[in-house]
Amino acid sequence: GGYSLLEAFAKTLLFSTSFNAGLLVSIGTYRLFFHRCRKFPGPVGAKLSRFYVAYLNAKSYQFYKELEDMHETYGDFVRTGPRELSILDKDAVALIYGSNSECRKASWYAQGGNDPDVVAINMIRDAKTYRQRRRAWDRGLANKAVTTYEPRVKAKADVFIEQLRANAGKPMDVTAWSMFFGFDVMGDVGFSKDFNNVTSGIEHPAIQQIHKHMSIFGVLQALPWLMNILASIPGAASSFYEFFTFCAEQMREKEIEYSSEKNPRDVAAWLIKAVIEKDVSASPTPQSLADDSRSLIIAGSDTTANTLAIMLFYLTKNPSKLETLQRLIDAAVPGGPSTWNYDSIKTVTYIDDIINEALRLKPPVIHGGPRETPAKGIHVGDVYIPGNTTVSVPYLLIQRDPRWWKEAEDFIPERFGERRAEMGTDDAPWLPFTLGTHACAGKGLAYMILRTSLSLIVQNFDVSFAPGETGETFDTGFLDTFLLALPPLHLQFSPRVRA
Ligand code: HEM
Repeated sequence: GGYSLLEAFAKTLLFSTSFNAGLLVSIGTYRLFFHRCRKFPGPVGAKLSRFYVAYLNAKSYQFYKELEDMHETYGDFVRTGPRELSILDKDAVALIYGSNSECRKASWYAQGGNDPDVVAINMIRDAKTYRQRRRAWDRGLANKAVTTYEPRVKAKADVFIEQLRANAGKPMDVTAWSMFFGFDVMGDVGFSKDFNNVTSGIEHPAIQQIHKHMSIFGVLQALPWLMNILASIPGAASSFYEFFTFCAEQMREKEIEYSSEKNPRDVAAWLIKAVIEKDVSASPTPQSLADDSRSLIIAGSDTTANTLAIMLFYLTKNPSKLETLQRLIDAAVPGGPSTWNYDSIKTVTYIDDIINEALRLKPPVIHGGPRETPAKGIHVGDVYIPGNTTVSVPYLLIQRDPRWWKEAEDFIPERFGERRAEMGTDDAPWLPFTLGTHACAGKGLAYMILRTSLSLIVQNFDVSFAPGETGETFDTGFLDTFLLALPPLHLQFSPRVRA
């Protein structure tokens, strides 16, 4: 147009800025005043963009507290993004997560890509492909398979007990040690390998790395599209590289060893068996199999390890509950630690009550996975949620809601046992493993690991807070990285003196 270079640059800048400003104002105006979710209350920032939630995540890494404030201010239905709602209503639970739910996994699950042939089981959004792939997992985690894992979990717990005995009377960071134990168990049950964390007392470097960088995930999970872009830029996920490589190697080594394995000994072998036999449930590509190995390690270990630490925290804080548990275990196994056996331990239902109450107060998966409503929308009571809206229920908040949970903030395992009717437990929302089609594949294994480890620890030791430890930071300072990230907790273990 005959402009000088500088003039051309200035004009281009002016036009592009005007265009983009106009576009942003138009998008903002639409989201605030015309969007199908406009009637739902929420912070203006959240209505305009999900960057607002990413900012809240980054502020303290405790988004659950921000969300609690939002629900207090705006009510049970809060707009947490242009088309996202957080719903704190008991009726929403089955509608969103139940077996007959018409909602499907939201775009949040496409953060690593939307191709079911390259992602792990938990990220598959297509219902048919998901159901097929899930069958291989269900075989490896079925009751029959879990029974074969029992002696190996006991052996790992014994090593843990030896370490507690060697450090008796000294402060031990139970958050770290439970994590060592959790990873070692998944090394064995998952891959028949020794990850060697409990014996060495040191977290495996690959796992250390994933824990160090979980906070990045905590922030970015608000922006799945950005995660998706980053995942496809070489080097952008380098902080996770060591962990990814470690997991992929475990699976590759298993594949090499597999030919001699007639009856799968571990979960990975079950997954590989499906691949070798070209079963419909097989992980379709080496990439999806490597991703499955990550799910196996993280989903199986972080969750159980955290639950073990949480149970020990609540039992230390409530010594009368610890005494009850010890008394019941002593009665079930009168011969003492040398006669410990899982069949007797399973009869102590109080252990399950403790597990369930710990999972209620601090669910390892803090928020329900995001789901997308069907095109016709759904009704939660009288409230109409429009179609293609991303909805989720915050597990931590709904499981502590005093409208459904009596003495909601207190640790009362009996509400899952003898006080069940009185406390109204059956009508209260409790879904730490989520519900329906996408419910946790490893629930049975989780209970076995937790029953075994907790019963052995309290059968052998009395537990108390270490000097200077109050448990306060552990109780209120945990972080939200979708999975719960616990602060250190220093406890002391003293060998029990048996009469
Ligand atoms: C206390 C322990 C555990 C808790 C609270 C727990 C909780 C959950 C939750 C809430 C989900 C659904 C996540 C979502 O909505 O995206 C899930 C999925 C899953 N969990 Fe667990 N889990 C536990 C232990 C385990 C164990 C021991 C394993 C064994 C490998 C395991 C394997 C899985 C797998 C494979 C999935 C993905 C299932 C799918 O999408 O089909 N979990 N778990």
